[in-house]
Amino acid sequence: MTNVTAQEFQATTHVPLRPVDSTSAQSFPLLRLKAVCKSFGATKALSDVSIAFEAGKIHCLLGENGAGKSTIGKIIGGLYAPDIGDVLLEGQEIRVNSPSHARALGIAVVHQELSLAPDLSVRDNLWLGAETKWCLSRQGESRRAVDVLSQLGLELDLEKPVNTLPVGTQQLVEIGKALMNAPRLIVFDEPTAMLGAVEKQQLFTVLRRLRASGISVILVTHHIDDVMEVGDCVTVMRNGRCIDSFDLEDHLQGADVLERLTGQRQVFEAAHELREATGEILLEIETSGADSTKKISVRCGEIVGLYGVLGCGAEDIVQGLVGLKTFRNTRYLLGGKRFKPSQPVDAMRHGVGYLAAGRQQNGVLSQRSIRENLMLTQLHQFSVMGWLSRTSECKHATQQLADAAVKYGCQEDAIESLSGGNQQKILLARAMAGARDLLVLEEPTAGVDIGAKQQIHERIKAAAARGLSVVVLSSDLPEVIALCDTIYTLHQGNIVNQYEAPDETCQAQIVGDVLGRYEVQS
Ligand SMILES: Nc1ncnc2c1ncn2[C@@H]1O[C@H](COP(=O)(O)OP(=O)(O)OP(=O)(O)O)[C@@H](O)[C@H]1O
Repeated sequence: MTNVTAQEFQATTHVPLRPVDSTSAQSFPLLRLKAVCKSFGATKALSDVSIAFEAGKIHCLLGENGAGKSTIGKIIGGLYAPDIGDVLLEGQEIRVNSPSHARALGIAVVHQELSLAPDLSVRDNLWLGAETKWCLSRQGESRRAVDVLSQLGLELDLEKPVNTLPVGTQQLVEIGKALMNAPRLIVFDEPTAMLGAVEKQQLFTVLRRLRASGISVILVTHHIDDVMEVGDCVTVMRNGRCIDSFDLEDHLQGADVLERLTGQRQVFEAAHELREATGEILLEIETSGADSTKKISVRCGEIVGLYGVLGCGAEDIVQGLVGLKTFRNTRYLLGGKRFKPSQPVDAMRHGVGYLAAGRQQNGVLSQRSIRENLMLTQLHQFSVMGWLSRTSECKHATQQLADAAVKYGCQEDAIESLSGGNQQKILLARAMAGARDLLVLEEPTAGVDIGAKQQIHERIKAAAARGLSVVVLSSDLPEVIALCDTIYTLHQGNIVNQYEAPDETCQAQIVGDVLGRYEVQS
């Protein structure tokens, strides 16, 4: 991606950007929340929250799942109105009535859940909500769309429907949508949750460029590395309250920030335990390339990671394995027998549990309850002569929700009433419950907080210790290293290397592999 100066960036946007040192920006923060409260029924999502967001700063919001971070983004973005308290834009009290009102005020929000229209093209998605009163030619529309995509380091076919793109690319298109209206403030709600290392760096370059142009960025994230890399200041939230707010001075380390977040010196995940996977081979995946055939083997009790950048082919391998697609050049053997599921339910019947990336599009049934979402794939277990035993179903649901440490009020509440991280825990619990022999996980900890992430890793490791085979596809390299017994790296559809019992010392070579700077291991 080329480096673009603040002036060049400004030139690509329709509205002139406010310079960082304008008089009004000096006397007032760009946006201020003053004593804001917001409740949903009995749940107090925000209690007396006051925060100032300065122009030209990247302000990170940290906090555990359900702390209230997204609710702040939704109030700023006009989706919710505060019950009590004020929102001030450059010192003027405002009521943001709707997302379009927010856009008119120069506020954009990139929500955790993608808001793309799946069947529309990349260009139409970018322009959806960014329409101008001026008549723009198709060419003009395309030029602007290409400009915005190039700011994200993307070169895409504008006519392609977005549902044909990998989820990570869709997330970048979603960010492109926010840039279309040349906003003064952008809220990014966990934008890196599904981005690989390379795409993440592209995003950080964009964030730095936005900051240099005087734009305020609010970054909601669970990744301390993200905070340390691009953040200027941090607000820590807990149970709907701001408990700390501070500048990220140079001397602060990630561990110091974690300590202020959790209230204790964080114990980093235990070093990878060297476990020799000695079980029988359960799954074999053979991919034939132009001049060779490569094989991935997964033993009983082994956790195998597939790692690469977007479009590396790992997603295709997984989709073939769970019956979402068929590929001529990939063959699967499960328990020694040819395995070619025609659809996910077929894979499920063979004991394959699957967690898909893209919680909103591929995971939750948003209009259904917590119980229904969790038990969706398990109902056959509670059916007696065609009748469903609701008592038994509820009992199991209670147990599984407790095991997954989900924070919820009542099983019959809509899943949408839960925070993103808690929804993710439910989807993971559902996949684990359906996995008799094999568990296939895409982005297992997207959006979950630091403590919960560690718990999820422990649960996956415990399931493997009981003999379950696990295939993990994650864009979070430290996660793949911490979790997996074996990692296969992929580049442009080819399996490049295999790492047994990987540790941090492999990191540089793994990154080299996935960027195409690899030497095949002997
Ligand atoms: N529409 C809603 N209806 C009912 N409760 C809600 C709704 N939206 C949020 N909540 C509740 O408000 C609280 C704060 O949720 P919020 O989504 O802001 O948390 P968060 O800090 O963003 O969490 P996460 O990191 O998991 O995304 C949670 O208890 C959540 O269940």
